[in-house]
Amino acid sequence: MIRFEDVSKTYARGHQAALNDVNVEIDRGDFTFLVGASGSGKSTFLRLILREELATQGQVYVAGTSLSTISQNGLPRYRRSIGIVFQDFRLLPNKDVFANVAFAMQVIGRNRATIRETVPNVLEMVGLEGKAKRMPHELSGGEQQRVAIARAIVNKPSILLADEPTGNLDPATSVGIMNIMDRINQNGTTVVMATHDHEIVNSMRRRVIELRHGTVARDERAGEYTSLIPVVRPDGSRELRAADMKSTKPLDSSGFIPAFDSEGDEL
Ligand SMILES: Nc1ncnc2c1ncn2[C@@H]1O[C@H](COP(=O)(O)OP(=O)(O)OP(=O)(O)O)[C@@H](O)[C@H]1O
Repeated sequence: MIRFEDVSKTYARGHQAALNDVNVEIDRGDFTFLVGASGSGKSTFLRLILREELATQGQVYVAGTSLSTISQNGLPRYRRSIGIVFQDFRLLPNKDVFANVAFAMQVIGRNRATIRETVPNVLEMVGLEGKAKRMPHELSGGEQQRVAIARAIVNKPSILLADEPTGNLDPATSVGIMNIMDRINQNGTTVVMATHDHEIVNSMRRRVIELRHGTVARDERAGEYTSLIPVVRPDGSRELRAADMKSTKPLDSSGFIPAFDSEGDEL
């Protein structure tokens, strides 16, 4: 569904690459978390999929099409196949909930009857039934994010991108948002979500791609926020420990021996 082939992205000549030789394939229907320190390239990864930016080197393919071949005229049509949700919601402040969602349908020319029928269904799906007439400032952060999600999916995109969608929300509200994202994914939408939220990544156990300085440092099915590496206990048995243990001395005070060599390969 989404394929990065030898992709590098440098924003300005002489600057360090934001992405550096990334090769990744995301299948249709996958739910993928993008994790990594601030500045590691997560938003850049999403912007390339949205074709807000072009790769400096390599190719990004979405549904078999190289994004570098899409003309300016073809861009709006391409972007219709993608929904996007941001940390800061980005609702239209002077429009009510219904109008915020309806707007996404109006701009692609859907007729009023279809809009009147579709918007209430999508609002119900995100748990906002009865709130159609509220203005954004009359909603909680979690409710505003639900509106943003409704707007992102109302045109049935095949891909949903989310850049820190729970970044402004408390843990309980975040769980509600993730339940919605999960349901959207179960209905067949491919989801790629950049996040710093340990708890969500660890509780959902989906694919985790970790970026470090613009390169893919880890790519795990059913992964955790922090990578786990094998260590050998003093009795010879093995267990998995968080990656910050990688700096563990050959025999540290806890008596654990790292089960990898100096190159980081498992022994
Ligand atoms: N428009 C831009 N112009 C120049 N450099 C940029 C631009 N956008 C991002 N960068 C640089 O590219 C690198 C990757 O940034 P990016 O926003 O992709 O990281 P991120 O992992 O999403 O970070 P965060 O978690 O803080 O959102 C950083 O060094 C950043 O300074």
